[in-house]
Amino acid sequence: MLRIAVTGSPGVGKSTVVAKTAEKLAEKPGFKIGGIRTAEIRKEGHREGFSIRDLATGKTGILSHVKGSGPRLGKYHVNLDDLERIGANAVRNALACDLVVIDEIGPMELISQSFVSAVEEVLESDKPVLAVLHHSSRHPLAQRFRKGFEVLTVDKGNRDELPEKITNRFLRKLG
Ligand SMILES: Nc1ncnc2c1ncn2[C@@H]1O[C@H](COP(=O)(O)OP(=O)(O)OP(=O)(O)O)[C@@H](O)[C@H]1O
Repeated sequence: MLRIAVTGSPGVGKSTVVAKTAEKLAEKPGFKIGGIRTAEIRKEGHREGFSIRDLATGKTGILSHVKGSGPRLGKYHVNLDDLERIGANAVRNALACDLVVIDEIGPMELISQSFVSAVEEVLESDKPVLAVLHHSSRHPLAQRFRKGFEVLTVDKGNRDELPEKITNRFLRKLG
């Protein structure tokens, strides 16, 4: 069972590697990708928060925002409603897909016990996983990712070639 986690410095291109890999794998007929993707919400050049998207359905919500009422992490309030309604659900439903993509396992996602349980279910399954691992997380779940996964560090020298390399690894494994 192939499980790959990409890590690396902030902004180096981890999400891009995962997104390009998922795009390439999605070209394979019948290949279903589930899981989540997070992205910045920017307004007038400033980051106001993060969105969260279900990769299988396209459903998108707000993971965190400077304006909000949920638990605070730095200047952002984590939106537990969308994290659970969209995020945890997407991860659970990904159990029916060929590949589970989790971008990313970071401190915001780890605030929700429901999200953590969904990820644990995936870890206990036999599903292939491609994840982005926040470089600094000391949460036990993040530790499990370091143990059970092949961890690849993205840098400027390898970020252009990694998507193809990772795609080929999954294709070889999944036939
Ligand atoms: N291979 C690449 N070549 C040129 N620019 C890139 C490449 N990969 C990513 N970038 C640019 O770098 C920026 C950060 O990319 P990305 O969001 O993938 O990084 P990240 O490591 O996931 O960031 P974070 O640490 O915030 O999660 C983006 O603006 C993206 O367009």
